[in-house]
Order: sequence, then structure tokens, then C-alpha cells
Amino acid sequence: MSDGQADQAIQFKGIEQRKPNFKLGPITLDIPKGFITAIVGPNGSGKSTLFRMVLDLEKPQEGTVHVLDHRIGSGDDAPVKQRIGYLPEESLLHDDKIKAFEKARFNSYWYRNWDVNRYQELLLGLQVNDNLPLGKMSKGMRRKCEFALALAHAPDLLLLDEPSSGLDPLAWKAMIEMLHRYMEHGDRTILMTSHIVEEVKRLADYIVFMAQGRVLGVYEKDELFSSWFTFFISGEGLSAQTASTMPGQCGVESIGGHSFRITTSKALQADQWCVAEGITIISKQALELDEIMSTLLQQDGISKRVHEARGNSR
Ligand SMILES: Nc1ncnc2c1ncn2[C@@H]1O[C@H](COP(=O)(O)OP(=O)(O)OP(=O)(O)O)[C@@H](O)[C@H]1O
Repeated sequence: MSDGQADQAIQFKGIEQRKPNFKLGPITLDIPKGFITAIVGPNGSGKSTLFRMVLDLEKPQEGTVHVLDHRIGSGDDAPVKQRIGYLPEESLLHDDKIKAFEKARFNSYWYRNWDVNRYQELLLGLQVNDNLPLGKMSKGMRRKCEFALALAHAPDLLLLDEPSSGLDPLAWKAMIEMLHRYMEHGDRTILMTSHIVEEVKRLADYIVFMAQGRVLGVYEKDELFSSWFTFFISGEGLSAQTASTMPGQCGVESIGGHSFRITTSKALQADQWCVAEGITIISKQALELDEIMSTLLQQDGISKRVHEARGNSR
């Protein structure tokens, strides 16, 4: 990701928040303008909390959030909020009684760029009838409606918190296509969370891994999927000790004789290492997103324990 402020849609700087049973941060993270960034991580990692900080719905105890070159909470946030579309993870209870078209009318007063034709087009594409109270809609219908409501003012920044929650496969496909079309504009940005591997693979340019209130890593998607592999290797007299020196090694398992199964985060260097060491690659398999996540979590657990042990021995 680039460093220049103008290239960033969101900058989290030194964010910290402490709650009785949860600590978020410190987090310093840039979300690049013009791309889709997906934050992935287990339940309770703090993903939605970060989203709420972008909109000043929650305040960090330490640090700052800059959104589209404006520091949140430093004066009038309304102009920047006009440029944001937000689909929260949970529907707002106080919207239950109003009909979707009434909510759309309200949005048309609030958002200067509200485009009624665009809203209708989105509803049509998703096959939603907006003449119903939001609380009377099925979960998926309401999600689709809220999606259209978040997108109809063509925001510069779109925050989607688990957007496909409750959507059927056809609606999901339509939503993915709509998001691709939305990004064709070139300088728009999406920050999303998702637990659905396929969704992240189809949409994200960058992937941020979060767990227990911390960022474990930020990766460019294609680079990520071309770097993380499981190698099955074999070599005469190959020992576990030698096998564990494979570049990027994150786990070695003996599979009998002088053969090993090794997970690496540096597949290219691992390939070269095998050639240099005269080791045969029996086969290799790209890791899925959830497998990368669990390896990162495992590594993080290990590094945390080493850190704590070092701290205790001082
Ligand atoms: N182990 C835990 N048990 C119960 N609550 C937890 C735990 N860990 C974190 N939390 C709660 O989760 C909150 C963070 O939630 P947040 O909604 O930001 O996470 P998230 O990553 O979006 O989770 P989800 O994937 O479930 O939507 C914290 O404020 C804390 O109250």
C-alpha cells in the first residue's frame, strides 16, 4: 500500500480502545483509495468496531482516524459523511416501522448526490419491493434494500459490514456484479468485512487479517494467494531439521520416510530452495483463505507466547 495521504481513503493511526473484556489496538492501518480492502478475522476481532470509528459512532481512546483527508471528530464531519455509504452488520431497530421508500426519501434529503433512478435500478436488479416496512421484510430482502440505500448516492467510500449476510446465491451474485460496476468508476473505495472466502476472493484487492483486536497482516490478494502453499517434498536423507529451513516455513509434518508436508508463506523462494538443495517437490497446493488465517493465528499465538515468556524471564 502506498504511503501518501492523498492515496489513502482511510488512515487509522495508533488506534486503541480498552473495554472490560476487550482491547483493540494499537492499530495503524491505511486503506488505499480506489481499491477494495477486506478485513477478515474471527468473531469479536474488532472489525465492526473499526468501521464504527470511521463514522464516529464509536471513539478510540487513543489515536486518530482520517477519512477522505478529513480527521474524524475534528469539527464538522457532515461533508465527509455525505461521501460515505454504510451497510452495518445489524439492521437498525428504529428503522423497523418505516417503509423502505420512506427511508429512501429521507436519504434523498440528507445526501446531496442521492440518485433516485440509481436507487430504483438497484432495487430492480435485486428484485426488492420497497413499499413495505423494513421490519416486515425477510432478512435477505431487508439486506438487499439496505444495500441499495447505502449505494444510491454513489459514495466515494463504501463500508460494507458482512454485506451478503442472509442473501440467497442469486442475490449474492447480483450484489457482487453491482459492486464490480460501482468500482468501474476508478477512484471509489470499498472497505468490507466478510466471513465468506469466495466473496473475499472475488472482490478484494487487499486483505487485512485481524484477530483479538490486532492486525496480523495486510496483503495484496494475488500476492497472498501466490505465496502461501503447502509443499509435499522428499529427498534422500532429508531430515526434519533441514526441511524446517525451507523459506517462509510455517509448519513441518513428517509424512513417512524422508518426505515432509510443509506450509510456507514464500512459495517462490521455497521452489528455488528445493532446487538448490536437490529436494524433489512431489506436489504443492495453494492455501485457502481460512487456512492462511488459521496459520497466521497459530503463528501469532506462538509469537505471543515467546514474547510473554521473554517478558517473564526479565
Ligand atoms: N471472547 C469474547 N467473548 C465475548 N465477547 C467478545 C470476545 N472477544 C471480543 N468480544 C466482544 O467483541 C467486541 C468486538 O466486536 P466487533 O463487532 O468489533 O468484532 P467483529 O470482528 O466485527 O466480530 P464479528 O465477526 O462477530 O462481527 C468487543 O467489544 C467485545 O465486547
